[in-house]
Amino acid sequence: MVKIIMHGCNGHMGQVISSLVEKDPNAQIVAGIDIADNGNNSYPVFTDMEACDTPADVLIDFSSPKAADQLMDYCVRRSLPLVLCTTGLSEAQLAKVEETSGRIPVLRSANMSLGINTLLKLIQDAAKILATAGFDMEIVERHHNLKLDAPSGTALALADSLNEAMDGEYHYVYDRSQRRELRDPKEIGISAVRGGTIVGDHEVIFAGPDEVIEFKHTAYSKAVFGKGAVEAAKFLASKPAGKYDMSDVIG
Ligand SMILES: NC(=O)C1=CN([C@@H]2O[C@H](COP(=O)(O)OP(=O)(O)OC[C@H]3O[C@@H](n4cnc5c(N)ncnc54)[C@H](OP(=O)(O)O)[C@@H]3O)[C@@H](O)[C@H]2O)C=CC1
Ligand SMILES: O=C(O)C1=N[C@H](C(=O)O)C[C@H](O)C1
Repeated sequence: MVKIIMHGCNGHMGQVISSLVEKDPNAQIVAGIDIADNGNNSYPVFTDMEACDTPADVLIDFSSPKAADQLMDYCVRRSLPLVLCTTGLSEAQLAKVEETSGRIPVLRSANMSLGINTLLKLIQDAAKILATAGFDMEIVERHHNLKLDAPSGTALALADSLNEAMDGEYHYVYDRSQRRELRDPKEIGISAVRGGTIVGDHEVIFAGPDEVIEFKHTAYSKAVFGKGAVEAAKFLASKPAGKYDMSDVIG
């Protein structure tokens, strides 16, 4: 039985994970941490992270970048493996993730779904053939109107995957509104759409002369992220310090 602390327990993803774990005989949420205790959870909720000393095997985080620094220090202090799912971290915070993973196991992934983690691999083969042949690469993401960060963490991960396949030769362009110049062949354009209740769509577009290839992932429910996060927590609970991602879980 894996004992989980849920950080951001009152949020959309915190609630998805609470429902999934309730039906899982091999996992249990032993405590939650959030800004407020709305009294809706079946486990104790701490509004002060430092006050939460409940014994646990792993912490899952779906909250806010504002909490990330304190959260990493807390997990190190408690030697608690960390499944870090919050997106929109700063460069300094990403550097802190590296440093933290030298001391405890940290699994960071901008997208916990099987589909996106498969796509991250597939597009590398496509890029090697198509970008080498001169195709332009663009990413379009669409999310609900409550999303705070843009572009999505997944869009950035997809761009990083393309760029890695192309030996890091590309740079990212997020906004062309002030530009009056031709598209640089070595750019990856990333565009964000926000509206309604869209769970999360990502398109990777390879546009060449007279032909276009598109890869598209659509999440129809936040459960795809929740399931991946619970699997990641079970995986990470017994691992040594180090940096992990969903490819370690999915294989
Ligand atoms: N890796 C992945 O697969 C996925 C990642 N995400 C990411 O996870 C994060 C959360 O998403 P989601 O659940 O939809 O967001 P929500 O806003 O619904 O939930 C976030 C929760 O964290 C709380 N919170 C905010 N700031 C703090 C803080 N400083 N300390 C503790 N708790 C805090 C919020 O409280 P309050 O409402 O009072 O602000 C809220 O209860 C986002 O960064 C999102 O991009 C989302 C889906 C999938
Ligand atoms: O905020 C969300 O909702 C999501 N965020 C993640 C991201 O920024 O990529 C993953 C998913 O697309 C949903």
